[in-house]
Amino acid sequence: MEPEDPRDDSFDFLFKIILIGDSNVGKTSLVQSFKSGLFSEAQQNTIGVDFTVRTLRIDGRRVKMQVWDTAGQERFRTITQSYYRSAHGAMIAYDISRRDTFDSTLRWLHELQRFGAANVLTALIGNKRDLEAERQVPFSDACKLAEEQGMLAALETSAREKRSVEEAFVMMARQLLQQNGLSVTPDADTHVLLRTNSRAVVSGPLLAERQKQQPCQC
Ligand SMILES: Nc1nc2c(ncn2[C@@H]2O[C@H](COP(=O)(O)OP(=O)(O)OP(=O)(O)O)[C@@H](O)[C@H]2O)c(=O)[nH]1
Repeated sequence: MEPEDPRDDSFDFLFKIILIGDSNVGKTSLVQSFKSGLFSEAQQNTIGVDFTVRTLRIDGRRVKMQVWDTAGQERFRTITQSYYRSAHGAMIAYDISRRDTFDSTLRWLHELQRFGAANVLTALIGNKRDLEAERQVPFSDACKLAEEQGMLAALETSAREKRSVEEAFVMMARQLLQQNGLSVTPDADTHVLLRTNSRAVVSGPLLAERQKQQPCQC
């Protein structure tokens, strides 16, 4: 991936990505990490929906990522659902140290299928990977679910340690570019994904090529 110019507001592609999942799994923290690299231990709960933008440069194309961070709390459900329709991609997040948040992901996916576009791209994100000692969700469970549900990938992140956050968004952007008929060259940064706790489960040409180079560790 090439460096981005923060002063440049023009873009070639605009992708809308929505983050959904239970409250306190770290959705806002992931977005903040992606946007500014910052992390707060005392992150406030999201009220309704927040909106962030960052433009990536991928293979010379300016890809504007419009990220919608939704509230996980039940009382905001009606508001957040109204944002599903326009999303090109969705990250369904859970906390690897809280099994109940993983168990909810299927319900989030069903909601997305009900209110979102038919071809919305989905990825399963297990956040708080730094809490390994408190892990309640084996990565293999996430791989299985992602595979069964036809998601792009299952991957584990840590917003606190800035691990795999950038890669998660870049992976979505690259796949969306591919879905728009654009060829995307393999990216050295994104290869890291398949060496850490991440697994591509869709067999696009690029992903198949990557899997040959970096076998899945599930
Ligand atoms: N250890 C650890 N804590 C994290 C991580 N990401 C977020 N947190 C913490 O988890 C708590 C909840 O984070 P948020 O980002 O507000 O969670 P959310 O999913 O946006 O919550 P809602 O806005 O209520 O939907 C905060 O105290 C964060 O500091 C992480 O990667 N590791």
